[in-house]
Amino acid sequence: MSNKQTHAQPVIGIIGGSGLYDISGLTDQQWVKVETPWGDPSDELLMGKLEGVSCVFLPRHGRGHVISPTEVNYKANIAAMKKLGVTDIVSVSAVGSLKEKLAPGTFVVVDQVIDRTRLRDKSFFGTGCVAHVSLADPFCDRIGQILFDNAKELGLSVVKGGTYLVMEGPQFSTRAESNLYRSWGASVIGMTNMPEAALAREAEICYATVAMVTDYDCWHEDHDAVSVEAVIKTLTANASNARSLVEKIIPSLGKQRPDCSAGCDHALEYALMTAPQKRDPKLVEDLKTIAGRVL
Ligand SMILES: CSC[C@H]1O[C@H](OP(=O)(O)O)[C@H](O)[C@@H]1O
Ligand SMILES: Nc1ncnc2[nH]cnc12
Repeated sequence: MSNKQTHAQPVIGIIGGSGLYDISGLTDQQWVKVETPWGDPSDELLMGKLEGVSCVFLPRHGRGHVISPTEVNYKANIAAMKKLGVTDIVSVSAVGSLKEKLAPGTFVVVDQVIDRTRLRDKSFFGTGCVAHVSLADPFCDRIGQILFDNAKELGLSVVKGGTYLVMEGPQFSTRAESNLYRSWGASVIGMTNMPEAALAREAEICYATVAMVTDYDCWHEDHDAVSVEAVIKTLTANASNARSLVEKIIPSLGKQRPDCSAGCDHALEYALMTAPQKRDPKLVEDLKTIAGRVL
């Protein structure tokens, strides 16, 4: 018997990146503290409703931008969203451009990732309960299409598709690295979308990113190398566009739907490897938070 679920009423999660530390327009607003088996999320989560759709907002770096990309507790963030019933996550991220045509101010609905991080805990699973989910398509194309369509309707400069190179940071890239990533065909560069996208997949939450280009990193001969000052300047100029897009897509995403056509919400269907009698009971207990459906 299939144990697929349907999401009678989606709950929309928004993970706000640099420059997006809250969202407006929510009714019944409440910041709530959520505990998870993996520790504390970046901040309290803002719960509320927009046009009747339940939403949950979390500032990735905490209000006031206190947590560095390496130290964000990605597992706790995703687990907290799952605990609050989130079915679909839209991640908003500031990125540098690795392509001439992706000028600052462009929104890119990315569809691939190259993960160059090396200091992060990448999976909820491990010894005692091993699982392997597919990351062939790390972003949910169903949400990606909705993001793209809504951004177009708002008249934003938006591109569908692109590879997000995730670097460890916190320092920006060297010129040699930037040119290397360009030679690999990467479109944009940032520090946060992995392991966030991978963990959302393990938690069977649909996840898509809209990346807001803030700079040309350091490869472009006609532009200064990226600095926080330049990033903030572009972020400030584009913040209202990002907010409008987030507010516009929530009602579209909140419509009732069957299982995700991209398959993200049943990613664990055939992923578990460890024999039931060999599983670590403590780990299994913790995993119930994100994988209760299959455990
Ligand atoms: C302030 S520039 C560097 C910072 O901005 C991006 O964060 P986020 O993806 O949360 O918007 C980038 O990944 C770095 O963490
Ligand atoms: N050039 C860049 N490199 C890494 N992360 C960024 N976030 C915004 N711009 C960036």
